[in-house]
Amino acid sequence: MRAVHFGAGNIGRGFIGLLLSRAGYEVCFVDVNASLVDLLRERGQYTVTLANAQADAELVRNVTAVNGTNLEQVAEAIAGADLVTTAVGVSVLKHIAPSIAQGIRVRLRASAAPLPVIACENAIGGSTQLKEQVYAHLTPEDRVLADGLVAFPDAAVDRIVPLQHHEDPLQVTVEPFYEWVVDRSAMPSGFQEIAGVHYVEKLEPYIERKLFTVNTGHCCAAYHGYLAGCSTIQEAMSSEAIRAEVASVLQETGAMLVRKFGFDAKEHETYAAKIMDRFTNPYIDDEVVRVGRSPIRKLSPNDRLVRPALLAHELGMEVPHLAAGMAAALLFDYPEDPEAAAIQALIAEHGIHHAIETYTGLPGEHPIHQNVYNRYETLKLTVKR
Ligand SMILES: NC(=O)C1=CN([C@@H]2O[C@H](COP(=O)(O)OP(=O)(O)OC[C@H]3O[C@@H](n4cnc5c(N)ncnc54)[C@H](O)[C@@H]3O)[C@@H](O)[C@H]2O)C=CC1
Ligand SMILES: O=P(O)(O)OC[C@H]1O[C@](O)(CO)[C@@H](O)[C@@H]1O
Repeated sequence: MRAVHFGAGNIGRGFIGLLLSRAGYEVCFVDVNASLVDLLRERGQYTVTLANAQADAELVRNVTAVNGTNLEQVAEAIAGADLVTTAVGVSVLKHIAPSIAQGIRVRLRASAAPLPVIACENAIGGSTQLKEQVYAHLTPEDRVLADGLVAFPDAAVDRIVPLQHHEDPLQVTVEPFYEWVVDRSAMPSGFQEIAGVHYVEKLEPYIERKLFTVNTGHCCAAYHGYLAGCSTIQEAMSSEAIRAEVASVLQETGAMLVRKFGFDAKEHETYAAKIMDRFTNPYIDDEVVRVGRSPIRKLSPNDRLVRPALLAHELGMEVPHLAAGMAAALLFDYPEDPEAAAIQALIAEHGIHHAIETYTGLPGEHPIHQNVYNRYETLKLTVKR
């Protein structure tokens, strides 16, 4: 079995590539980082180390790579694949869509076998978004053919993989926990299930629970940690005030999730507590600027801060801590992150109300907008850098 995986980065190598290889796939990574591609081709294997006391290691074999700029080779790989996956970042999906479309065009004429394409990104409906972008590059005739053969099941992926600092550029250290959930209802019939993947009939509760607990809590720890002068999530979580703030955020999203999906409140509490422990894993040094990266994406209406706040608001719940998380994101003045720099430039030019409205979509008269503004003004006075 052959899989083509876009993005040989932290999640690509440390999670998706590892699971696919374990499940018996030959994994062909597609990446635009030429040195990474050359090394993967040359060695055909790499090591994944667990962030635990024993530093358990596993050799991932049977891998190769092609450069994403070589459209012909990418198309050829897709034409012969049983599965396509991605972990490039949701904003990069539009850049890989043309080559996936070209691969699908070749494949539609070469094989009648069904092809699942699964985006493993931190987003609601990642594969659905990818499908729209890929279909924009197909003719109406090819779209009809693709409707019959190519499926885009949405997925939720959960494993913390920090930035890597190893002598060996292919080695990747990952937290022990992982969960890959895929919408079975969108998988092509007869597809052989991938070992290690949890298939569900309805993905929404899983993706929202994961995004609004792991990712909401994590980015709040990152933004508050950054403002307090911390460099890692572990350092931020060792501050009682930040830990309490993150726990309060998770109480707000948890109350909403329990109401919306009917989760058992006690079980959800256990789920959230486990996530708090994952944030404090002492064998990981996870930089706050990685976890807080791309604040415009994270502040967008369908992402981890605004969406759970709006869902809670619709249910009549107050969200002061989510509002504080949004305010902290707006204060994430990290010049090396282009989105953070753009936020600061917009605030400087047009003011904070304009920025809240632009990035969160919350109009000035919305109570959450007012709450974010109030928190922003208070938090601004506490910034330690
Ligand atoms: N790191 C983590 O703990 C987790 C990350 N994710 C999600 O996984 C995705 C990837 O994240 P990371 O692995 O952390 O990022 P990363 O930056 O380590 O990896 C992304 C890879 O994509 C490659 N890439 C960029 N543009 C490309 C293109 N046009 N064609 C092919 N490859 C391209 C990059 O060269 C890089 O190797 C993101 O959506 C992220 O939200 C999800 C769960 C956990
Ligand atoms: O990858 P993103 O969406 O920028 O956000 C980083 C998040 O992804 C994770 O790496 C894993 O879900 C978390 O560590 C963090 O919450």
